[in-house]
Amino acid sequence: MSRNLIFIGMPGSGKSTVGVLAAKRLGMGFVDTDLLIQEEAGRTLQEIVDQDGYQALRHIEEQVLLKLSVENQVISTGGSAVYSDAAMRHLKANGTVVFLDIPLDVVMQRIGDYSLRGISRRPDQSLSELFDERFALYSRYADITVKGEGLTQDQVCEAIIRHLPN
Ligand SMILES: Nc1ncnc2c1ncn2[C@@H]1O[C@H](COP(=O)(O)OP(=O)(O)O)[C@@H](O)[C@H]1O
Ligand SMILES: O=C(O)C1=C[C@@H](OP(=O)(O)O)[C@@H](O)[C@H](O)C1
Ligand SMILES: [Mg+2]
Repeated sequence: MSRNLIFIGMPGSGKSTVGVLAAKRLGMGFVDTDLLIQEEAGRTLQEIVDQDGYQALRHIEEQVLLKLSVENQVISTGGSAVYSDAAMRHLKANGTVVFLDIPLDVVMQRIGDYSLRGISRRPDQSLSELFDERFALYSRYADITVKGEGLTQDQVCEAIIRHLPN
């Protein structure tokens, strides 16, 4: 079975855009699980969060990830995928997990007004608190960590490929 390459990290870290670049370079397919969630729910991520709350988004995300059964794909997850231990163990069973690690100030620059981005967080939780909580989870599940600060998308893609096991 050909293994997948699974991207995790904060919103803005480049999972979706670099995921496509990596899939092309490596001759693999590409799946963005955010799009699968939207198809499953028949709504945008922002609508799910606005109408049903952040926990509903995490629940649908977990269901979608647990159902995913693919091989030889780059899988770009949403930033909140790591809240489900069951989903992460399922993905890790047939894949290498790559953490795209960028610092908080770069997250802020890239995502702009995060209240418009459907981010799954407790309403009272600041972006900085969310970053710290998530950093621990991303680190826990990562097989490979690539630091993206100061790198272009192509350079991040190169760095990922360099870190891959042969
Ligand atoms: N290395 C990079 N340098 C500059 N901008 C980047 C880089 N990686 C991603 N971006 C930009 O950040 C934004 C979020 O990227 P995206 O791939 O959607 O991240 P994610 O899927 O992790 O949320 C996009 O506008 C994208 O062009
Ligand atoms: O980090 C998050 O809470 C989220 C990140 C988004 O994906 P990206 O990380 O691809 O932006 C998307 O899954 C949803 O809006 C929730
Ligand atoms: Mg994305």
